[in-house]
Amino acid sequence: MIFDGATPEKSLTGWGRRHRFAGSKDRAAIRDHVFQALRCRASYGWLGSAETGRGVMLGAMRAAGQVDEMFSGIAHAPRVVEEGEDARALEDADRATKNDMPAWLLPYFDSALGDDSDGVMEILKTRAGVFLRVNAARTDTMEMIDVLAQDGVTAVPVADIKNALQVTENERRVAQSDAYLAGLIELQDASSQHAMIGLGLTAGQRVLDLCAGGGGKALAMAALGADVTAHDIDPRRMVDLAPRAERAGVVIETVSTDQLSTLVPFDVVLVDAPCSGSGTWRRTPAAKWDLTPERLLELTQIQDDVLAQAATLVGSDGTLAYATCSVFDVENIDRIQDFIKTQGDFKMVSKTLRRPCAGGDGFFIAQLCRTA
Ligand SMILES: C[S@@+](CC[C@H](N)C(=O)[O-])C[C@H]1O[C@@H](n2cnc3c(N)ncnc32)[C@H](O)[C@@H]1O
Repeated sequence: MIFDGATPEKSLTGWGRRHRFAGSKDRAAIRDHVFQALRCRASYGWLGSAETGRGVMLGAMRAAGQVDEMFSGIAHAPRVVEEGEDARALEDADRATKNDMPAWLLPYFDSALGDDSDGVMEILKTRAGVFLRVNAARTDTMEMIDVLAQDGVTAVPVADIKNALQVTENERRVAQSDAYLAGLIELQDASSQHAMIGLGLTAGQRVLDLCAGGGGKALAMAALGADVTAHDIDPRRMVDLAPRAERAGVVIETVSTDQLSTLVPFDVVLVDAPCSGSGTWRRTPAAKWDLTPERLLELTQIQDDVLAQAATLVGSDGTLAYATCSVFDVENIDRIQDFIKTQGDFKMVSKTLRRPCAGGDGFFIAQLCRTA
């Protein structure tokens, strides 16, 4: 089903409903298998002789050295390996298959990451870490480690990011923990937290989060003391923002597109642009197989449009920050260069690309100001 285009989340929820005997631990284990199979769909398919559900799972078991044990044909186990399903070595596969990436995307990784390209794609085959942002206005990061431990969650500080914790045990318990329900922590990737701190916001600065979505960045900026206004072209995406802000003890006004012109100028406008999400494909592995050249082009056009809109909303001494969770130049530096060429009166003052790694997702952010 998923290989035919059904979304993994919906398919897994549907499976859980149809198989009530499966408890929460079984469902979580199945989810992990499905997501790992999606991350490694091509290489597992190669190892299992076919890019089908059976072939990919056979390849997964071959990679884990558990074929005889799992493909035993006994009771509910899959039937034994048949003719035509012989093992083959991954060394004999092409580069795209080895890297579990659609072949057309390889040049995008190569041009952005050079010699690190294969290493980054290798990382995208693994599970991402879980990170928390501690609400520093209401609690202390070290104290939060003890509070989470009482709910069975183990977390450790993140070296270069103030108020960030990485969950090292029982991440599934976070969303039910007292600390989470009381708004003392938020789930937020380390790279996003790093980028928001890097904006250097000062208390009371008027900030517009132009593409606010669920409000992760808006909440982080409000926690840093900024006076945040949130907007999204699709207001339904912001429905969780008010309860999340209330839980965190901050005020974030959400506004419609029509209201924006009455609120200008802002000191800072953040464009957290819709993108391919290539830096986060560990978390959403189906997305790398679903992306098409046409959709990537469409995204770059949306990115140009949002940047142009943002330029009309930022004050003359203000900062325009452009961010994506993609590593591709075509969604990052190329967009900034085209914007500067078209607008004429902006210059880039900084840019940072964090690559997907053990310490967080891939994330790009550039800050611009006006030249005159
Ligand atoms: C990357 S997501 C935002 C994630 C969010 N900032 C967060 O931290 O959770 C991009 C958002 O941009 C919104 N969007 C797309 N086109 C837009 C436009 N032209 N103007 C404003 N928002 C737009 C989408 O609806 C989506 O919610």
